[in-house]
Amino acid sequence: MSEELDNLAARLVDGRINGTPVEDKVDLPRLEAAVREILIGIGEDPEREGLKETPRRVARAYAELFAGLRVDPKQAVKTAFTEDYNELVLVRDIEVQSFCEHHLLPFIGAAHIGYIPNESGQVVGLSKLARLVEIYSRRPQVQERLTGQIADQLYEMLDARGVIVVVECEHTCMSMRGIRKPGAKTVTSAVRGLLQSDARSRSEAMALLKV
Ligand SMILES: Nc1nc2c(ncn2[C@@H]2O[C@H](COP(=O)(O)OP(=O)(O)OP(=O)(O)O)[C@@H](O)[C@H]2O)c(=O)[nH]1
Ligand SMILES: [Zn+2]
Repeated sequence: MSEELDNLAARLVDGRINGTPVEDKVDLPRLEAAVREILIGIGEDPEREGLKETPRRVARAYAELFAGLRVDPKQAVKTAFTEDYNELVLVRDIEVQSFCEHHLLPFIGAAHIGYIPNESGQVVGLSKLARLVEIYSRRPQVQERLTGQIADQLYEMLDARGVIVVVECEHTCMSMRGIRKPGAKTVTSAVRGLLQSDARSRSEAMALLKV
């Protein structure tokens, strides 16, 4: 089981969760029918050679891109352990690839995560922080909720003294369409516990995160 969990992030990327293809868990025929309708809706011919296989491909791509909906974050990060360490732990520049739930267009950037372990030094393998990002990103999202969900889950899971999560992303729904402002970065932060209540600890964490 732990070996399976060790490879969870990789499987999310290659379309498999816990040994089960992601496609098995979603309604592929329904997705395919919907993509066909979209093609007709934009004035395309879904029967033309280049588009024939597109509904099938897009359905599978969606199953993979939204695989986080079918993963329980508690399962993915349950291997916490104790260390004689009670100071800040920070991981910067964890890649974020998510989808805004308003337009289903990608927003892409980075997450920076920090936490202060509790008195018994409960810590988690560093890769688990990236897994949390992956699981919550691969869902229809808004950046604020993504940021808060990562923070809440980590805070609860580790019974941490404090948690800080900063996410900075470019939203393609703002760059490719609509207001069309490429380069604009949205920055969101969520702080919990000591990092919320104590301004000094928070500024120390912010300085180390360089955000
Ligand atoms: N707060 C927040 N807003 C987001 C996020 N992703 C997309 N949006 C915004 O969601 C809003 C949806 O606005 P609507 O007016 O309902 O939709 P719209 O007419 O397509 O909006 P425009 O993008 O302004 O053309 C837009 O302002 C988007 O920029 C996000 O993660 N957080
Ligand atoms: Zn959007």
